[in-house]
Amino acid sequence: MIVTRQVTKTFLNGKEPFHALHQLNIEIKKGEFVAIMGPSGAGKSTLLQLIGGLDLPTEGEVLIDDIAMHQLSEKERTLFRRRNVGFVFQDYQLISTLTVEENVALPLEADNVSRLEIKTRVLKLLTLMGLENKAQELPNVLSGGQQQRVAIARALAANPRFLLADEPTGNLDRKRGTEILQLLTKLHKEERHTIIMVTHDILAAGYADRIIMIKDGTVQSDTTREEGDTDAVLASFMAEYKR
Ligand SMILES: Nc1ncnc2c1ncn2[C@@H]1O[C@H](COP(=O)(O)OP(=O)(O)OP(=O)(O)O)[C@@H](O)[C@H]1O
Repeated sequence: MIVTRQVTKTFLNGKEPFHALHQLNIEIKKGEFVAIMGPSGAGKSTLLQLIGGLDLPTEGEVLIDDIAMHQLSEKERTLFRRRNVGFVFQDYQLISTLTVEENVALPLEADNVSRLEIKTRVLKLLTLMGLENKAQELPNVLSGGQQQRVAIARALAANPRFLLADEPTGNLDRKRGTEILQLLTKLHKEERHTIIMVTHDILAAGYADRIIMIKDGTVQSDTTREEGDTDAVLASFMAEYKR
């Protein structure tokens, strides 16, 4: 379970303190597929960075399975992140000089995993992504959607506790974006992965089971599919932030 307790993140803009997040409380259980939405500058990416242990709150705490991120040393936090958090970004962030297989293997290289184990795990993930025949290619010969699937495979390589995705479909056209969302849904439903996705896209958010709206650094609404009407939340988001 991921818990943020009264989390505030303050940046200094010049001399003025600015709260990107302000006393924000959320709880995300294992196995959930959550979309985080909100207007530009609402604090979504900042929240994802705190949840993923990339940064620490100025006040309050982030707990992951009862482990308080601020109580870990920098080194422990790096190790925790590597073993427990899978990150997916809008621009894939693959290493262009490494093959698809080598990119996916990266998170396993630093740990003491045998060559054979790495090879087996990478092939399993590439097969899950429908990319088993692309293992020896360099990323730039793949389509954007395929590159994002490599990035997802890499994010899952170390078998993390959860997957954090920041605008994973932001660079893709509708068709390829939909393929990625269907893949995330499959990972959630069949492989029971916990997924937290930041998105501006109401169609993307519609794939999640729960939608958390953030505005001015706090939670504006938090709706799950079972107990509330996520469609109404998306409709009001569209009405308010139509661009
Ligand atoms: N390192 C930083 N230094 C100063 N201000 C920052 C820093 N990081 C973020 N901010 C500010 O905090 C606010 C929230 O930023 P954040 O990137 O979390 O928003 P967001 O909701 O993800 O926006 P977008 O949808 O545009 O990506 C913004 O006003 C941003 O300018």
